[in-house]
Amino acid sequence: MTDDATARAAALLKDHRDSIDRLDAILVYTLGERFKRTQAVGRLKADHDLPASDPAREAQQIARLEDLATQADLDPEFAKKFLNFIIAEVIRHHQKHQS
Ligand SMILES: C=C(O[C@@H]1C=C(C(=O)O)C=C[C@H]1O)C(=O)O
Repeated sequence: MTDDATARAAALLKDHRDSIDRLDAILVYTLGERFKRTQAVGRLKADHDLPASDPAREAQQIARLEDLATQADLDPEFAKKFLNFIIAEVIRHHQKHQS
């Protein structure tokens, strides 16, 4: 490869990585905001003796996210695993509020 092609590849790689870093920041801030909301839900549930988990709501969210993922060219199985992972953590937080 020529020096020129190598320099162009390096510039392109940097551009992709800068974008990835910005997207990672969006993900982290988005998750932070989501957990703030779910913590509030957890306190509400503990105050009113409501169960930590709501499987019917979760099933709706998973179905919705699988649809969104397909539209967004994201593997729906991955989207489902990702949401289940987050929800499991939320339920763990809710259980802490209740103990
Ligand atoms: C946040 C809630 O609690 C749990 C966590 C959920 C979530 O992280 O989206 C969804 C359903 C519940 O199992 C809720 O009931 O809305």
